[in-house]
Amino acid sequence: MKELKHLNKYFYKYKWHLIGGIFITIIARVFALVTPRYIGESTSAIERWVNGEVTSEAALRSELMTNILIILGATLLAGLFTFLMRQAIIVVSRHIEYDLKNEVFQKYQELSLNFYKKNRTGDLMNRISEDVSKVRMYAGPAFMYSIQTGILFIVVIPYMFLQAPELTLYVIAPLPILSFAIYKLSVAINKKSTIVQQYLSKLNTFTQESFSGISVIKSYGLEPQTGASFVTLSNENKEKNIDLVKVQAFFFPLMVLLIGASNILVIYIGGKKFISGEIAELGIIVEFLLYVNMLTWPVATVGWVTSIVQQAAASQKRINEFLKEVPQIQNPSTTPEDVQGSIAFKNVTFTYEDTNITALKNVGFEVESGETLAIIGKTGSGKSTILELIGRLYDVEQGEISIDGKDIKTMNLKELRESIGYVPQDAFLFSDSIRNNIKFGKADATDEEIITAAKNAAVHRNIEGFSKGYDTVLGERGITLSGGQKQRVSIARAIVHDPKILLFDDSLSAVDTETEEEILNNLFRISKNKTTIIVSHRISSVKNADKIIILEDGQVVQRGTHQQLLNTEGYYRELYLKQLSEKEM
Ligand SMILES: Nc1ncnc2c1ncn2[C@@H]1O[C@H](COP(=O)(O)OP(=O)(O)OP(=O)(O)O)[C@@H](O)[C@H]1O
Repeated sequence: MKELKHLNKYFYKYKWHLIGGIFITIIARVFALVTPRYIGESTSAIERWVNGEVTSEAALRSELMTNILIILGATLLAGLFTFLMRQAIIVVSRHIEYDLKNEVFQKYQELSLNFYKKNRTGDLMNRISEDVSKVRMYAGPAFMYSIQTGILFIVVIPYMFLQAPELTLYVIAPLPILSFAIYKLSVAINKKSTIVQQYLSKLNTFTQESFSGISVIKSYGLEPQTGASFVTLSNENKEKNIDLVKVQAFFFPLMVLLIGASNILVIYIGGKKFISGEIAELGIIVEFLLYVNMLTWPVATVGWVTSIVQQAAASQKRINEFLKEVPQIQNPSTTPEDVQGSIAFKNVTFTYEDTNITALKNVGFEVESGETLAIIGKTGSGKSTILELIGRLYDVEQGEISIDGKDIKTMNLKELRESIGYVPQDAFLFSDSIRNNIKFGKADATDEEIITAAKNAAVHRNIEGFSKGYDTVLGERGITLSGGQKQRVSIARAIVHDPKILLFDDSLSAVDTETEEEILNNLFRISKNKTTIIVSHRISSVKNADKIIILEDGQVVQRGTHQQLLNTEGYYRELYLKQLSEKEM
């Protein structure tokens, strides 16, 4: 339960709304109490008329009319205040839900890449949606019904005791049973709902994957197998839903049964007391019947609320686990950095925590500001790792990476990353327009800057070829770009950012050699005062670099310029000759 303390800061934030809500709830309950009282009195008035105690029909009519108007007025006011109560308390719970979602999302963004490795996307999504919704149930409905029930008990039960103490005891005796039964039932319902949710998310993941991989399914003719798997999953889902419905079906019958039992008790005990003269007026029995009905739902909600609170505590515990996570990569400074861009690796060794693969072993090199370094090597040799370490997506384990002679671990992280334009191996584009995808590199980029960047990335002509040009929407509901087009839009994004350091991770692999040449020439022109690191498998991409290093199994095995490396026996020369012969073929 202590997990829910996390929400206290939000309750404090919205304290005035909540205090107002409690106050309104009291008023709403007080008005709701008027109805049983006046119905009871009206019954007694009719009883007096029937017994001949009152003989004036006009007096009876006027009394009943007055009572009806009072009941009508009080009911309307009770309705109005109940509406305001919901407005106050439920609206606060929506604000808390919004704040909590933002808090969690903010945390997600702060956390380092290793956190995303350790946790599955589904889990991250669930905590920010499902779990936050369950916590909202505690901050909203559970809070509201608890106050409502509390107030009703404080006001109604003493009043009932005053009217007929013994009858009150008999009438409220079954209520704790009702509350306990509803609690047990709610726990069972929640358990079953969680299972239904799990099966539903399995089904959703399967469906989503089938849509994403539809081209593979179709080209391999896998429709029958996929269809059969779907039927199995959806069958399981149906079974779990039926299980849930069976338990849910008990809810209202149980309520009706217990309300009925309480009503019978009022009529039986009340009737006996009326006959024996302990209760003077029939109206009291009618009034009690109404109170019992009025109390039953709030009493049932005690059980319901208890199970909601338990669920919310479990959900908040899961949320807190993430909120307490400390980002592995810390920002040590907030002072502005004047990054010039010279980069040095000194004896850098790095092992990926999750796989325990040592991707870099004792790597050392230097690139001066404005220079171009090319990294070449077999797949899995550690090239991408070098680029990721420069932007501190991970921290080195041994050795040091410095920029302008300063250990990057001591630099302002935000400014370090802002000084880098990184084009990852898998160009990732958002489901948005091409313009906005490029603008992601610079939020306030003008159209002219965007077009220049696209021209330098040799993708402007392609974009103009689309009927909506730069407004063409990409992704699920938009068009799909070719691999090469994606890479070039991604390059344009890095260029428009105009950083001091440009990192290209095999970013030209999907473009033809002619376009590659065009882009490299443009890059050469615009990156005169920038440090550029190009990772590639192609000699054509790296031959003009100031320095080239060859990686093998995480180690630098050769280094030099294109000419120097050609004159040395080794991987570079072999690759050159191989690619040359392929070109000539
Ligand atoms: N995020 C990661 N988590 C765990 N291990 C990783 C991760 N990324 C890479 N590795 C491992 O580290 C080693 C180096 O990978 P890296 O991606 O740096 O190689 P690369 O030279 O860029 O390969 P490629 O040319 O195929 O892109 C590989 O053995 C790889 O399996």
